[in-house]
Amino acid sequence: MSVEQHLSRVVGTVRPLDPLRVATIDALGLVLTAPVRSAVDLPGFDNSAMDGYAVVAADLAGATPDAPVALPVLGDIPAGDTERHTLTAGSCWRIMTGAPVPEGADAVVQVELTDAGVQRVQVRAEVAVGTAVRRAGEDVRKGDLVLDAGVRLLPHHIAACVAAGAADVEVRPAPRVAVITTGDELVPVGAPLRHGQIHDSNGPMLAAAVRACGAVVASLVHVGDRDDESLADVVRRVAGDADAIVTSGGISAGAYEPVKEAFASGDAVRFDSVAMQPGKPQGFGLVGDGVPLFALPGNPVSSLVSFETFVVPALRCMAGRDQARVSWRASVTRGWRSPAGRVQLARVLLTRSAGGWQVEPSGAQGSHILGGLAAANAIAVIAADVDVVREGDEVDVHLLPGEEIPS
Ligand SMILES: Nc1nc2c(c(=O)[nH]1)N[C@H]1C(S)=C(S)[C@@H](COP(=O)(O)OP(=O)(O)OC[C@H]3O[C@@H](n4cnc5c(N)ncnc54)[C@H](O)[C@@H]3O)O[C@H]1N2
Ligand code: MOO
Repeated sequence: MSVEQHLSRVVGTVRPLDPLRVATIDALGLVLTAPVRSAVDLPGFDNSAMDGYAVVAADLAGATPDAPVALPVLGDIPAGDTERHTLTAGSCWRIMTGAPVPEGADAVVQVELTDAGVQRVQVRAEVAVGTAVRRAGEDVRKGDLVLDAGVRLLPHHIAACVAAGAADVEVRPAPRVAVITTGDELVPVGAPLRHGQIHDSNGPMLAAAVRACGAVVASLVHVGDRDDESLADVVRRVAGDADAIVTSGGISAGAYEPVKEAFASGDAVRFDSVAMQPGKPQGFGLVGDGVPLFALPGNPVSSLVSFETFVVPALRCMAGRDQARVSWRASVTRGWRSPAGRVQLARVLLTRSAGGWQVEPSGAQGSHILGGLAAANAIAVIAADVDVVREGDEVDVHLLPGEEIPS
């Protein structure tokens, strides 16, 4: 099976999650499923754009530094003052930025153009009608569309929603993902290692990968062969509050393959050999009430590459996000070998130089080479019919989950 065939089976099976209303402050990164209309005018009232004095502009006609106009100050209007004040011609109010402009005032003269008087103020300049007044509704009118369905909410969108009075919004929720690692050799980090044991690095790695793509870790569990609760029971249990399940390990050709064995009898989860390196063994199907289960290979590099190739597109689909992945053409500065007949997803270091984008392998390409994985920031996709990547070749690259564009 090709990478494209397996991927299209995955994205053809998963569905966008049902919309949910969530508090706007919790909606970062989520996609709106309904438009947001403003419940209020923005600004909600005429207010001052400057610290200064609310005036009738005509009262300042002819004011200059040499011939200032003096006005009595009726009082202060700070921001947050909820009284309705009135200005009578020939006087003024001292006013602060964001405070409501009093009835009858048609301009604000900023404090720098005055002697900053408290009882009485000397104004050294004329102002035009409307100066430094932010008009009610000039930004958004009550009922106006603020954001349309489909927008993915970022901090600036959240500001607009909240200002418009939307305490909650209708969105596709962040997918909840249960991560299950298998293998009797695994012990949690921090625990001493006996001969033959290793730290369970896939659990924390996959949990981090889930978070890096905006999804939520619903649970993170390790299941050993001798545990009281069987893998099938754990899957059933975690499926109850997960939108997807990701397992690691136990799916190849050995005598102890707990994930494969747990699903061998039914046809819910299918195990395939995908023509890619790393990531050849893959399992995928629906369990419980239709929760997609991704059975990823246990080799750490294989696990991460499989996650980013198949799970990320599925989680994006569930979250209502498009599938676009930014990729670059980069020039190879040091060549490497690629397995014939399988698409290679090579771990590379992508850099930018005056000559453009460049890549080199970040280390050996074995599926257990975590040091080389940690030194990589990108994946180069090498076609199945290529067995040697040579210096000077142009290759397609994309960033690893959460990586930023190199400067
Ligand atoms: N006879 C064959 N053997 C293998 C084949 C094959 O086709 N025929 N395929 C190889 C390939 S390719 C891969 S990839 C692996 C996949 O194996 P599993 O998915 O069954 O994974 P495990 O055997 O459980 O583990 C493989 C490897 O990864 C280490 N591992 C597992 N889980 C973790 C974890 N949570 N944290 C860190 N490291 C982990 C595990 O110790 C093994 O070294 O199979 C090949 N074999
Ligand atoms: O296909 Mo395995 O994922 O190469 O090591």
